[in-house]
Amino acid sequence: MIVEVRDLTVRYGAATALDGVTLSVAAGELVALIGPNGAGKSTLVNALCGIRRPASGRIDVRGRLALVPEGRHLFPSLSVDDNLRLGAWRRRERDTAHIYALLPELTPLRDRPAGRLSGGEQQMVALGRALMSRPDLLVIDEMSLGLAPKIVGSLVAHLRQRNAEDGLAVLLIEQNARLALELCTRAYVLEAGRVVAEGPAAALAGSPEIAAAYLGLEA
Ligand SMILES: Nc1ncnc2c1ncn2[C@@H]1O[C@H](COP(=O)(O)OP(=O)(O)OP(=O)(O)O)[C@@H](O)[C@H]1O
Repeated sequence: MIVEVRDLTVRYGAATALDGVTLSVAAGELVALIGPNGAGKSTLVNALCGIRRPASGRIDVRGRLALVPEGRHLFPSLSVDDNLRLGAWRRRERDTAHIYALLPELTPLRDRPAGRLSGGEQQMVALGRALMSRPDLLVIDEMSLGLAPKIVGSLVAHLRQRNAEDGLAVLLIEQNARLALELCTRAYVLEAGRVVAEGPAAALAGSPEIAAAYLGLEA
């Protein structure tokens, strides 16, 4: 396992945001985490990244984890190339050439300020920045939010390719359950801080309750 979360409880004061959550991601696995607003998805991301301390439970991370955060958080006045470099400042990696090889769409944009790019282009930069640290696992928070289907399609194609060629594992946190269940092989459904369903993505997509709640289909 790259990430193993066991019985994780996170509180904000008296409010319990995560209540005994257990989940894992194995090497090379594509795992989705879906759930409505307020379910605790961002809290889980923050706990995984060490930003939020658990009240109880365990988080074991074996391997390198990189985050593609919700809202992208690029430096708007810095160039694409400088934003990429910030993805590996800890490793002092200066060479961005491998990212342009992986994401050729970024090549013509390399000297442009990130703030001048479209939302889709910015998301591609955020993906490239995360790949700079040569992670074993990408945690991707709300990648598709507000983006056109075409750009979401190319982001997904890149993730599939990295998974197939490099064994990159992904934990995809998505409001767009249809997208998440299509890309991933396994999924967890989080509601009100608890895992209420888990299993193969195809089985969850085929469940009438999940389809009704998350895919907009009749139960
Ligand atoms: N800083 C905070 N202080 C108090 N309560 C918080 C804080 N952040 C989140 N919460 C509460 O914790 C619960 C989980 O919130 P969280 O943001 O993790 O959910 P989410 O699934 O990521 O939702 P969204 O999709 O809207 O971001 C919610 O009830 C929320 O109101």
